[in-house]
Amino acid sequence: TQHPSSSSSSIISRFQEYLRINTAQPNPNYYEATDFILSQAKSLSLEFQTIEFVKSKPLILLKWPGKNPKLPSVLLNSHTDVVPVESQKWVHHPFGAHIDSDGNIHARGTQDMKSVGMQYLEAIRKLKDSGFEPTRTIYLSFVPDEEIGGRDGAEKLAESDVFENMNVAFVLDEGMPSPNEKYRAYNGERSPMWLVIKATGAPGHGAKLYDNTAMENLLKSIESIRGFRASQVDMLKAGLKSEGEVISVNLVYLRAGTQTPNGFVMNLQPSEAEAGIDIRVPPTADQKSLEKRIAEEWAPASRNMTFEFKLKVPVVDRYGKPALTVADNSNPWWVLLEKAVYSAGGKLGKPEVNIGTTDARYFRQRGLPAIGFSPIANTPLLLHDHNELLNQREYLKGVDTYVSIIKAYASYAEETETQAAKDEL
Ligand code: MET
Ligand SMILES: [Zn+2]
Ligand SMILES: [Zn+2]
Repeated sequence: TQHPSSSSSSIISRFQEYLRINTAQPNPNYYEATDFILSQAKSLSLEFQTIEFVKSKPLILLKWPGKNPKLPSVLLNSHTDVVPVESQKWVHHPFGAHIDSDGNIHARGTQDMKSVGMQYLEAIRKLKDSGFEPTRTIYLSFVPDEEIGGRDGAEKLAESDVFENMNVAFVLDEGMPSPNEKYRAYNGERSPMWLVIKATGAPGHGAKLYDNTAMENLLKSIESIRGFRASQVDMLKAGLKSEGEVISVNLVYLRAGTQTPNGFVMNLQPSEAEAGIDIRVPPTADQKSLEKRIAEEWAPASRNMTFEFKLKVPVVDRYGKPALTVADNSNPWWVLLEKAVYSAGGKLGKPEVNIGTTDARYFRQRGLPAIGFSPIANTPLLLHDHNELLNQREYLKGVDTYVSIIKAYASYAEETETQAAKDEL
């Protein structure tokens, strides 16, 4: 038997192997992914366990024990699922991991986020090869279901006794690719509020003009919502705020009408009409006042409207503070990250608020510091898009960036302030 090597070609082959496992929602092949990750863990002599907080949704937890087990640990998180694909719209098969003549690896998950999960492991392989031994324990979690909300994955882990016993001081999770040479890092993210508003009204003849129809009631809301959306777009376009600092409001579906096997009825005004809206709220936004606006302007009972949230994540953590990780010189984890990226020859941008949502929120909710970071620079943003890709050189550079980061984190021997604050509670 051959010892798995850290040659560039082996590193790329292992990445391709992970990419070829179809873990697309809504039917991710979690067990195949689990077998693969466990085989990697065994070849690295890491401690491992698989936990099914929810049946058929395995979560893999790996441990690289530190020499000083009393020191709080660092958790490197990644999710194993990916978003669905429209195969026929891809140039190369989305689960083929084809490498083109420019060295671009084509597959769903190359950016979001099988790259990151594998790069953690490859970095550990390189560190082990070099004889490095961690002072502080490093955990790796490979979690299911991030793309559908993470309730059966990262949230279960964050709330578990297993997690409590891991004594985690800091979490690293996914970020976003950067189109330029500077990596991006996220110290917070916008909270999703997935809103469904429903209008009812008097049905009637399609030729009759009368008040209080379901359609009119819903359209008045939509006018109001679009006005609010425009105010946010204006701030963005004027350069007053960044994308992570405004509230995004996007209509994602509309449903109304009376359907028959022959199509919609054309001369009947429906008694019900409904809209779905994806809202994302920055950590410092006034979520209460937005909820008030929804109840009073977007779905007022006085206009025969009701509303419900399919998902509503609070912008504050369990202590009532905005769920933002301090990302300046007062947070040693941030300082270590900056230094490690630079010493690996990379550049790091200013901390930002992620416009999307990641599992990091479940750890920030607990009051833990968490940074979103994917070592992907000089790459077009193709996450959730057709033809998602990552260049193999960029991927290999990312592995070396994690070598630097993990080495710094695993060597860091101070008790952190966060830990001290936690002990006081
Ligand atoms: N990461 C995905 C998104 O930002 C799913 C998160 S679940 C709210 O849309
Ligand atoms: Zn992701
Ligand atoms: Zn995603």
